[in-house]
Amino acid sequence: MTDTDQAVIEVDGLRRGYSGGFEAVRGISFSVARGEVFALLGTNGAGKTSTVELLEGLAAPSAGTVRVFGLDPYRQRAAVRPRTGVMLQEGGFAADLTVTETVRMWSGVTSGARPAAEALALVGLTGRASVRVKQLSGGERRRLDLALALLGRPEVLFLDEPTTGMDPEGRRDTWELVRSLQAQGTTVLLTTHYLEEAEQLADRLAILHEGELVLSGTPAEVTATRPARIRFTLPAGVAPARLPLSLRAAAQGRRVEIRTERLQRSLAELLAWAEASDVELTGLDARSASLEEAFLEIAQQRRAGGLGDFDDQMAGAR
Ligand SMILES: Nc1ncnc2c1ncn2[C@@H]1O[C@H](COP(=O)(O)OP(=O)(O)OP(=O)(O)O)[C@@H](O)[C@H]1O
Repeated sequence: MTDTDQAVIEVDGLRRGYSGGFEAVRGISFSVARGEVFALLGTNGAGKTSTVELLEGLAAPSAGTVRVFGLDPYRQRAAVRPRTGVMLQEGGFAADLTVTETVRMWSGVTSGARPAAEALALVGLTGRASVRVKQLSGGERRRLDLALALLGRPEVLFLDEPTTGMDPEGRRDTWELVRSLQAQGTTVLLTTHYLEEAEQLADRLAILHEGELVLSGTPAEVTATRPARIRFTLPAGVAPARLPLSLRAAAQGRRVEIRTERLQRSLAELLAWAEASDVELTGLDARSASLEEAFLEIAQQRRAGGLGDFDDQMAGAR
């Protein structure tokens, strides 16, 4: 194993039950290599935060193991915590402190902290340094949360829904920041409800559903499990039945949609047929499945209890 392949986070058969008997995390396993950005996705209540809290050492698992840098983040918290940065879903700030005062307060308990001005510049809060926390917008609070998570120059960064409440510009800035941290060697584990965020940032991702890991892989591996789509409209007088047999698909009037596992081949066949038949395809649109389509399909099929084929397809990608 090279240094970059080294698993910095290792999760094996992890379970978390809450008092009252509810089990929020039901035996999940995954690992994150040094320098990787890994995204945990899932519907509300899927168990993302419950999992991240175990990785952060805020609670002990009820079964299974978590290792961060090869250490137990709960029992060996004093060794693990200084090397990690944590951005929780709800940062507990003192409302009357200014932004700079908040950062300085945290610097006092962070070893090797960056200067406050540097941390604020990283997250684009320099202009708000003397504003009181209670006057910040929701998105600005998230930026402040992120600044605090970055204070100790962490090797591993846990980001729980980092861009929730941010405007599109704030989100793009945060993505840029995550990319530049990664370029400097930081390992990032994030949860998000924004599939575009996972698509943009994650080297690999895992989808949780009701406490179980339904699938994991690179964004391309995950979307490759769903069929691509070709859409177009046939000219008046050309019936969909004239399409080559292999391309016949759902048609509504002259509007045709073909779903295919082999986009390049189907498209080539379609274009060759159109050329040979002198048919003009209007509104031609061909694209691979998006992560959003894959995700929604998983959530819906799981709810309907019919994910057998999908599980089979993904067995190799896990
Ligand atoms: N302290 C607790 N006691 C009992 N059940 C809890 C507790 N905390 C969370 N849960 C339950 O565990 C499940 C998983 O919650 P968790 O917050 O981990 O999900 P999540 O994937 O982060 O959801 P979201 O996307 O809504 O943030 C939910 O059903 C939740 O109600």
